Amino acid sequence: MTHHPLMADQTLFRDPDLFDADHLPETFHYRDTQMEALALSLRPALRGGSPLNTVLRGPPGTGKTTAARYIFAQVEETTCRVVPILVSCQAERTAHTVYTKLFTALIGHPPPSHGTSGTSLLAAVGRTLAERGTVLVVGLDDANYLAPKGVLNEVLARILRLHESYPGARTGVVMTDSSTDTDLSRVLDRATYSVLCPNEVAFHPYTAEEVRGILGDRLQVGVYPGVVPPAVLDLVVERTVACGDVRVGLHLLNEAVLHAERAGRTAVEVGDVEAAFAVARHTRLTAGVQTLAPQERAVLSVLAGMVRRGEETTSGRVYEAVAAVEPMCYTRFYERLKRLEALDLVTRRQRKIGQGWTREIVVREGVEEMVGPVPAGSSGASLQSVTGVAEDEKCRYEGGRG
Ligand SMILES: Nc1ncnc2c1ncn2[C@@H]1O[C@H](COP(=O)(O)OP(=O)(O)OP(=O)(O)O)[C@@H](O)[C@H]1O
Repeated sequence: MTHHPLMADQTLFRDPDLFDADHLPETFHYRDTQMEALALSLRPALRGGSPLNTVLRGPPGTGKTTAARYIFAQVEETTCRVVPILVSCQAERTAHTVYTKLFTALIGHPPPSHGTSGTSLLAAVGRTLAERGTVLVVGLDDANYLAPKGVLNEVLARILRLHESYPGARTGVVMTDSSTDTDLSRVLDRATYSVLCPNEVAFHPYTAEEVRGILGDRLQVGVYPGVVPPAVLDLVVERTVACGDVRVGLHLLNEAVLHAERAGRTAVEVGDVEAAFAVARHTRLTAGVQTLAPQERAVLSVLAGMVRRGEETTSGRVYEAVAAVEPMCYTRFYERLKRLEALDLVTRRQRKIGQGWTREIVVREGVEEMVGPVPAGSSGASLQSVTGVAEDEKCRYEGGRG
């Protein structure tokens, strides 16, 4: 391709939608083993039995959601006796909204907007399954988002025990979990865990060759030939592998092509990738920050401020600083912190102090710039006004068992 400046109405994209995060790719390579394991789990449902519950576990951007969407689409094509419903736990964060989603997808219309309890929503789901003789497979995408406050436990317990109140209602779950250290046997109570008894399917980060294959396939259909030269693709692959998330690579390509397009060039240069990388590497973190409730954001802002000032960030210290801005009991603070952790916006690191060890909270690189200063309206209340500190939870967090 010659390097003429682009006319104002020209574009380098054949199909820009291919770079959207929720685009279902035409081909899904490198995950045959995982797809076979998933198919094995769902096979009993195709014969009218209950599916085996399955957890797809691996770091972000390793194809877990895509695998679930592919297998669910195959099930839908194969039989109407099995109804797979995929629920985004980033979007549906309460048990009630999850049940509403199931009700709507199964029954075909939303429930009345007011006054329908979770119990009646599930009753309608259970009755419908029993009457139709269909098997429900609930996909809980990013299930780790429901772990705080016991929501995941409640949802799983009620879905998997539906047959007890509605004999003949068969259900199973496929969960995706990107927090590789979630121990379900601790997050769930013993009874729920024993009903779940999940098969685990591991999704490892893609190798450089696999990333190249995935991005290359997308480029072949998504942009015109020659727009992304091999040396530029090499750089994108290298950056993507370093982040471990294919989504970063797709975003990076999209931004780099747009950057070249805006500069009126017909091919992407290394400089376009460098400029785009500053944005693309934080794709996932930005999405996480956007889903925060104001109170969760406030905790993150306080924490980021402490990091900026080089202050000690053990959970006790952070709690004091947060409570000085917005009085809250430790339990509430702890829940918010767990949610920031579930979103991978913060992590905990062990540090030696004197003879002992302490755990400090670390803000992920790049998150600091995404949150502003502590919100206005600070009450300035002192710690003394805070009541209800749950010492046991504080110890759990400090001790790293939370
Ligand atoms: N094998 C693959 N072939 C083509 N595209 C892929 C493949 N694996 C992942 N992708 C693409 O990468 C992006 C991220 O994939 P996906 O959402 O499935 O990851 P995930 O493991 O579920 O991530 P998260 O844990 O963050 O939800 C999607 O846009 C998807 O299309």
